[in-house]
Amino acid sequence: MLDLNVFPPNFRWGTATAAYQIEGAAHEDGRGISIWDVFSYTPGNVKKGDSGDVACDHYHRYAEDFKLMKELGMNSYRLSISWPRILPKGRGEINEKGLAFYDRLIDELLKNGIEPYVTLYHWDLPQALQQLGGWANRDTVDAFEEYARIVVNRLGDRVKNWITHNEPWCAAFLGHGAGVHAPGLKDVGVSMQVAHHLLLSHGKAVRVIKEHDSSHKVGITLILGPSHAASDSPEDVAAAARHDAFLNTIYLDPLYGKGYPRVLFDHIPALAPKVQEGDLEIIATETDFLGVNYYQRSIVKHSEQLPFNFDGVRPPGPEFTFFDWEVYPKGLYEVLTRVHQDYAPKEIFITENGATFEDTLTEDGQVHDEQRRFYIERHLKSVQDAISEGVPVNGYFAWSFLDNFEWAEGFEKRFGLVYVDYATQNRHVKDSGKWYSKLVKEALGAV
Ligand SMILES: N=[N+]=NCCCCNC(=O)[C@@H]1[C@H]2[C@H](O)[C@@H](O)[C@H](O)[C@@H](CO)[C@@H]12
Repeated sequence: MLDLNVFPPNFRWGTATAAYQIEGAAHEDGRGISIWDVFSYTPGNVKKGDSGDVACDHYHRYAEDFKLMKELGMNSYRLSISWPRILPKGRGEINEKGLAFYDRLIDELLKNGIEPYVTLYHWDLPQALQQLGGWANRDTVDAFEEYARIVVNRLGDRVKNWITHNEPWCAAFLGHGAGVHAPGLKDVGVSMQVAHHLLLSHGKAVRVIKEHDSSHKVGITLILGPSHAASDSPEDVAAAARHDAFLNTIYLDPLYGKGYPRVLFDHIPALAPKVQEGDLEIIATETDFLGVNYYQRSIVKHSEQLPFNFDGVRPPGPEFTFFDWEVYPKGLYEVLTRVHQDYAPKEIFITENGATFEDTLTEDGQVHDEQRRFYIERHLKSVQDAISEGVPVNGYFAWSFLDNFEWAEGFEKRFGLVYVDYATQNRHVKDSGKWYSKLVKEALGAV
């Protein structure tokens, strides 16, 4: 199925994680409280009352984790920095122990010959900033710019690849519209203003990074997926167009200088974000790559449901993950060709792709996860097909290296190529991880 010669010789093969999901040590070495600590500690928000207090204990086990990563043959790794570890109050006093931790982390990665791709924000806003309004408060844009400058100045001699934000759609809508992620607000209008502030802070951070060293590569990671109309009725087609704007072009359009999609905001004018003079120009600051996270497509029909007048329709499957997400590899091809055609990023990285299935650790420490292996193989085939058509995809980061804290699902949902036995913190490479390792070694050996 896969022809590794199609992938460019300098292709980045790796995995992705996020600080709050794997580090643990939530109250160690001066780390401040994040909105996800508060959200997790609030009863009812996270399954089984789980939190990131310990997670994979990566804060203490990163050396063994990177040794394993090297043994598996990967040449890249996407991680995120915990803002509250660096600035416990979000701004002002810097926590040297937090910076020292990431010094050690990056040094250990480089010692193992693994290229770091660093995400500045993967949802763990310092709670002190939330108490001042969080991302709904435009001041947080300046706080993020200050945070970015501190991190880039400290790590920028060793980190050359930066991702400003992870999935602003989740941070904005799941966190402020649906209320199912931190900080747990349910106000669609606020979520749209948050989306604007996240994008604005992205543009500011791009400029900080380029001022530090113009040779550094910087981009943003978006969750993207096709929005298919449930029927060819004009109502359903229009609903799917609104959903495409709601999930995809609300971010893609302003990032690539097209402003906000009218198909959405003509429908909900009262919910449009307040945009100040110059904001759109900052948001559209040139970047070096687009990070694409892909998991599934959406099927959309017209609905009387406000404010968007669209609703989801259960996809036909027949395959679904443990999250009940349809397995639809073709959607990644559709996303990549559409992004290439409509926005033409210089480079694209698949910064997340993976699946959760019910994993069982056998007596002899094995996890036979053929479903996950087959999922990844088919999605890599979609990447291969896009590359064959000239789409400049230069890396694939499987989500995730380790099983980890899966937000509101807690530890029940496992995405790792490596199984984590949380009772012992022992790591066990799953069959999918062994397969991916063999593939990566062949691809890199094939260089
Ligand atoms: N319509 N619609 N679709 C979007 C629905 C959101 C899908 N979830 C994600 O993208 C999150 C992303 C996150 O970066 C990571 O931190 C999470 O662990 C993974 C797995 O959940 C994925």
